[in-house]
Amino acid sequence: MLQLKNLYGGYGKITILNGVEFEIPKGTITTVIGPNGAGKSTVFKAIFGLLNVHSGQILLEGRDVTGRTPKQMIGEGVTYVPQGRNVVPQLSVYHNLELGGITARDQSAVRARIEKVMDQFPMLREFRDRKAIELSGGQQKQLEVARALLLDPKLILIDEPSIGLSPNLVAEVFRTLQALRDDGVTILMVEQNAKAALAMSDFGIVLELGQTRMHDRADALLADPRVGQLFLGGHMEEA
Ligand SMILES: Nc1ncnc2c1ncn2[C@@H]1O[C@H](COP(=O)(O)OP(=O)(O)OP(=O)(O)O)[C@@H](O)[C@H]1O
Repeated sequence: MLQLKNLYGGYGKITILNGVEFEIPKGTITTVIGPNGAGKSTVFKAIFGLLNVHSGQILLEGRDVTGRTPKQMIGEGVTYVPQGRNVVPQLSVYHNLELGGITARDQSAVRARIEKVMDQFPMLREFRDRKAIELSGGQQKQLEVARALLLDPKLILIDEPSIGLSPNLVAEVFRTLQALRDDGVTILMVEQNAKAALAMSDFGIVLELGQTRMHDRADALLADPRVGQLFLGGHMEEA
């Protein structure tokens, strides 16, 4: 689905990505882990066209999409759920969903799609007229994921969905992502909550200093002592 080839990029003159390389297959969940400042969020911004790529390539289903704008990436079937709370707190759940489809030309198709995502997330139908701020943290994250589905993406980039959530809400959000994967959507996720995230993923990538240090099946990474070291805040070289 997605391939990064020797990707370099950063902010202004500062280079953060130093040759990132990985491939993720269709219909799978891949989690990117790594220490603070490793460049995890920066990789996502690069893929979604929010960052200047200095060199290297981003291929989506084999097509070169390097340097596309976010709008073009949405057109390519990619959506991005950034870190933090991104719902509009004072608007209703339904209105927040409508915002997810605001760029679509065919608004009747958007309304049909809202009905479909409310079937996928019955909680959203139940609370459709409530203000988003009145939902729990996990429910708000589900609303963000549902909103990201309104343009029928093939690939979702989701940055730290578990941040600030209690363990049971994290489990709920992860189950939502697994259900989407089972429907054929490809998910690339960044997580600080590395153990729980790898446990629900198919593949894992360890990023350090803007480079891919490891890339394997998630269960193999979970069993790797070097990854255990990383969870404790060490560097891969020391492990
Ligand atoms: N807008 C920006 N302008 C300049 N430098 C930035 C910007 N955003 C991030 N950086 C720098 O890029 C580096 C990588 O940041 P990034 O957010 O990608 O790391 P991360 O691996 O996602 O970290 P964390 O786990 O702490 O979220 C850091 O050194 C950070 O200070």
